[in-house]
Amino acid sequence: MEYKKYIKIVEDWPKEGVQFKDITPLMDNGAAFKSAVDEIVDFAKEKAIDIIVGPEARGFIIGCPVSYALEIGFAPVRKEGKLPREVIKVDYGLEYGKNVLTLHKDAIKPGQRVLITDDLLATGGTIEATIKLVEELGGIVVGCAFLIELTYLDGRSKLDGYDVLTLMRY
Ligand SMILES: O=P(O)(O)OC[C@H]1O[C@H](OP(=O)(O)OP(=O)(O)O)[C@H](O)[C@@H]1O
Ligand SMILES: Nc1ncnc2[nH]cnc12
Repeated sequence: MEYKKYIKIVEDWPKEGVQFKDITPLMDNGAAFKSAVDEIVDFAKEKAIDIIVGPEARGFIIGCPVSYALEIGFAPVRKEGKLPREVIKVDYGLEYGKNVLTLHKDAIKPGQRVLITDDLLATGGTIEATIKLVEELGGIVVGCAFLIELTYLDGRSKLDGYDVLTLMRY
């Protein structure tokens, strides 16, 4: 499917110089959203995945329907101060800021096969931080799936050796 017609580009948001890719029109369209989720489900099916991990907030939008379709669990990576029990943490940078991500210490069991989902790969800061959290708990990252890749920010360079699926590239 040609997904790009469902992505709205917003200039200079949330900061001057950023060309924001808004995925909400794709989410608004049931057929397009289902097709995108189905492509990620197909990618995941070959990998014997135990659990999906996705970073707040848009990683949840993509990861949860995939986990539902595969009948496996979903573990949320959240910004600092949101998860109620013991967490591990990592600092990271992204296209328009800096932050801390956290994951519950018992979210992943050692040896579990993990698919990480997010809406968009930009600088790769968020995915790099998410991979660190999963690997610190002994998880094996067997794939990373995104709707969109911003090739001009070269997030792929942080994903050497990982199996990466992206449905749209800008
Ligand atoms: O590759 P990077 O440079 O790290 O950028 C990509 C990340 O930025 C966005 O999330 P954001 O932190 O804006 O949070 P949100 O999903 O809560 O809007 C997007 O959903 C990715 O997670
Ligand atoms: N340009 C962009 N558009 C949408 N989400 C993003 N996250 C990081 N950079 C982004």
